[in-house]
Amino acid sequence: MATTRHILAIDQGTTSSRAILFDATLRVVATAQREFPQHFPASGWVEHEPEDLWESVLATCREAMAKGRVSGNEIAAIGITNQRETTLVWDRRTGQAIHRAIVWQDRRTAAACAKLSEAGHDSLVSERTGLRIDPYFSATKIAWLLDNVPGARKRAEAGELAFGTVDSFLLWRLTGGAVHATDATNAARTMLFDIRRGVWDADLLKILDIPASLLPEVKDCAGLFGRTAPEHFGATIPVRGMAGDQQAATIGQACFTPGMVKSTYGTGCFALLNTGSEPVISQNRLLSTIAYQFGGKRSYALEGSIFIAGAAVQWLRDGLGIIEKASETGPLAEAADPSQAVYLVPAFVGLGAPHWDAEARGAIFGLTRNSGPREFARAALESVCYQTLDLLEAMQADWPGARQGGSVLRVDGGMVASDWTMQRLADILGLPVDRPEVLETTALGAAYLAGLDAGLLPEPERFADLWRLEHRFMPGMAATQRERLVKGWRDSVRRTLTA
Ligand SMILES: Nc1ncnc2c1ncn2[C@@H]1O[C@H](COP(=O)(O)OP(=O)(O)O)[C@@H](O)[C@H]1O
Ligand SMILES: O=P(O)(O)OC[C@H](O)CO
Repeated sequence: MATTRHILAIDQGTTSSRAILFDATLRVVATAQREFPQHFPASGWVEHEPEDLWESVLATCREAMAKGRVSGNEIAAIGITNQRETTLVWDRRTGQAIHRAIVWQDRRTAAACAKLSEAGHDSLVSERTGLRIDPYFSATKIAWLLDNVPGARKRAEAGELAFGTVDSFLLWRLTGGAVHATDATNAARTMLFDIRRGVWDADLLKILDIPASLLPEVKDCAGLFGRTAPEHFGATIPVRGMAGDQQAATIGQACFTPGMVKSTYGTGCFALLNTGSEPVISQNRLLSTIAYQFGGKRSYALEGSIFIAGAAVQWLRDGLGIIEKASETGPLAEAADPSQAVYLVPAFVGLGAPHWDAEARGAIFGLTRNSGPREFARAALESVCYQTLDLLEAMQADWPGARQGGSVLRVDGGMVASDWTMQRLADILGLPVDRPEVLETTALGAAYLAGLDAGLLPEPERFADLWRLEHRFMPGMAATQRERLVKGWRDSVRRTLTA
């Protein structure tokens, strides 16, 4: 007899799409993953082909269902989680995007952002959205599309076009164009959303000249978003959960208590500290954002966003060709010459928190005639550890609660497979680093949201009891060595910054 007690999580990330099928106890039944091409049409520009996003999602969902021998009518709910900020605009009639997706890493709107700052809008943006004016967020990407795709502005004003982050675009496609919605966490990343009142901000829309008719409806993270058109999975499945990937990871890591912090190491690295029911406006160049919204009630987080983490490992593989697989970096780093102080500042697309230097570009310091692939690998992995330290220090300076709850760091994402990196992270931070049993934390968070709304899973407090530790990495480095290494990193960053 068919049961409908499975949950399908869609995790649409920057470099790949994943579908993970869970049973009703959140045990993984089957997974599928597909990478898709990255497009770099100009220096600092990053684009995705919208059909690649859609087709890879559809294919991975079908593959996971086939592997798990689960049919559409055995799936109780779908949860969607996604790379955030990445911006799509599509035609409401055909569902076709008017341009490639402009990816969160894309810096093409740096000059537009500088103009907004010069016009004196910094404090308005920070007070309303919790963000800072930066090309990272969707707002200036939308404006760029309206100004640069022929006819787009006219069509937008006529109500013919829809904007969405990737979650919205997928929901539109999954529901056969029936639903144009997003959730509060994704909306919070657009630089157009008032995170206190939970509404699109009319003043910001006016400043950026973005018609409100483009925007999706904003919902809770757990709730009925819509139902899939039957042609996709042979059944109409309700979509009941949605959150940006870093917020989904925060949920999957069960960081529901103020003071708890998680850091996810994928293409970039994102640390989120739960600050409870009030947003904390950072004095140390962090972001304030919505962590989750249930029953119309928002919880907030301080976020540190690093643009390049695993992407530095990809650069070693695809750019320099010194490794074939990401997993080779740990053993190479282990064998690196301890007497060489080689630092990589991976500002390939500028630097994010806490520096926010859109014009900076990557640099390597401390090379000698003996430097080679081992030292490059160590420098790439260590750059992720140093950047995390910079974020956690900023969090502690911003919010006293960070010092109490933040005595341990929960980690997840593709890079945490590297034991060497996790040990180095604990050493550099001087903090224990906890790696959970389930590393697909992002998908787990999305599945939890969908399962919660479907009535299959318990309230957050009880879900938090199910979190399981796989390994705790304890700090072991001598303080003098740590201080020397951190000083070298800070000198390197100083020499890389443009202002
Ligand atoms: N063993 C490893 N050591 C170091 N880096 C790794 C390892 N395994 C994966 N990575 C890196 O992790 C990233 C993939 O993580 P993932 O969470 O899948 O990213 P995303 O969701 O951003 O696509 C890649 O950039 C890859 O280079
Ligand atoms: O695709 P990821 O996992 O690197 O996450 C991307 C972030 O959501 C960008 O803000």
